[in-house]
Amino acid sequence: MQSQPILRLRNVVKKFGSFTALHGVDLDIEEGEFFTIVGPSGSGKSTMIRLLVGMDEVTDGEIWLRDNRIDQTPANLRPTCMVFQSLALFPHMSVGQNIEFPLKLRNSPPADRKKRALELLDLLRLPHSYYDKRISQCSGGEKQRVALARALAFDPEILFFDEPLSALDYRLRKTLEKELKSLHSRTGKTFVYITHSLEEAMVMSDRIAIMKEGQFEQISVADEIYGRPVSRFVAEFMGEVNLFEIEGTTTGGLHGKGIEIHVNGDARDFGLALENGTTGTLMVRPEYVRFLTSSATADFVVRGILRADYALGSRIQYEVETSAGQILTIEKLREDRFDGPEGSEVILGFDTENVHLIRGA
Ligand SMILES: Nc1ncnc2c1ncn2[C@@H]1O[C@H](COP(=O)(O)OP(=O)(O)OP(=O)(O)O)[C@@H](O)[C@H]1O
Repeated sequence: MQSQPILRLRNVVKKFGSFTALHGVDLDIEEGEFFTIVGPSGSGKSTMIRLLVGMDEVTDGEIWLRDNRIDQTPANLRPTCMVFQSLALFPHMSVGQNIEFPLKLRNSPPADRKKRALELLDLLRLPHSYYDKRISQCSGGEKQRVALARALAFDPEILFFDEPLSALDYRLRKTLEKELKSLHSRTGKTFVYITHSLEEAMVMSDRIAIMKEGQFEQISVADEIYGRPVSRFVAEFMGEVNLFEIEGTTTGGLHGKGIEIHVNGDARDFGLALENGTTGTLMVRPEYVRFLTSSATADFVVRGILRADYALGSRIQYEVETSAGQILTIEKLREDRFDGPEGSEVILGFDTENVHLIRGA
């Protein structure tokens, strides 16, 4: 990755009448990066991507592609390309004609066009025999690959993706996620991707931006967002999580309802300090919670009743109601499964290295 960003947004605002959809967004995307924007419905993802590709105009702020300001440049003059969810392929044309379409627009000679189309079929791992196949004869996954090949035929500076896999079934989506990741590394292009799906974002992206109400709540690598979310919103958005409201005590320790805290020494030694009387949210992901036998110890202990278990394939998920009435989620690999029946009294434990403190949330 190079140091100068390929794409820069400065204080980008988008209003629809009196409603503000984007509230002064700043963003740098690096050359060659796979950057994903995730957020709930209505958070502003599509609005953002429409501004980036030039389908809509900013109300205020600047968008830069390297050294060129592009926010006033019409979509057809921007050296970027978008892959739509709906694909927008020409159904009556062949696969080859679809892929060659951008090259035809540029008046490239027929032999060159065909050569490039066949290279792109190779890149997308489609057989050369598909060149003459009708789009209507292709499966959903094949159409998706043709759409990608056509997008790459534009040779864009950046490829934008607006939920391209959301209409596909689970297996195909999983396959294409991996193919997109591999395509990204083979082409070296900058990919900007939007999705509802956290899993999709985690599998493919170099960095993820979490969007909430027209602003970025956190932008970081997947591990950081998963393990060290800046807010309760990000913690809850990034998968199953257990959260405990806690507060700092006069002795530098921590106190919380329904949770026994046995952090040896000062909580400050573990980066868990809260000023006396201030509150925070202690987070532990379900895979880090252990079922304890009565003699075992842990830095944090919670007592409760096993309410339910669900088989998730390789893992089992448990729901435990704590003495404070909170429902916790625990996940164990099958070989580490807890064997008691529903209604069993259980003791749960987890340790300082697996918790994260969200301050002021
Ligand atoms: N043309 C428009 N006129 C008025 N309001 C709009 C317009 N386009 C979007 N909005 C509003 O802006 C907000 C952001 O919409 P946007 O489509 O960007 O969200 P999103 O995160 O892409 O949602 P989804 O995941 O459901 O596609 C929403 O509240 C939406 O109602």
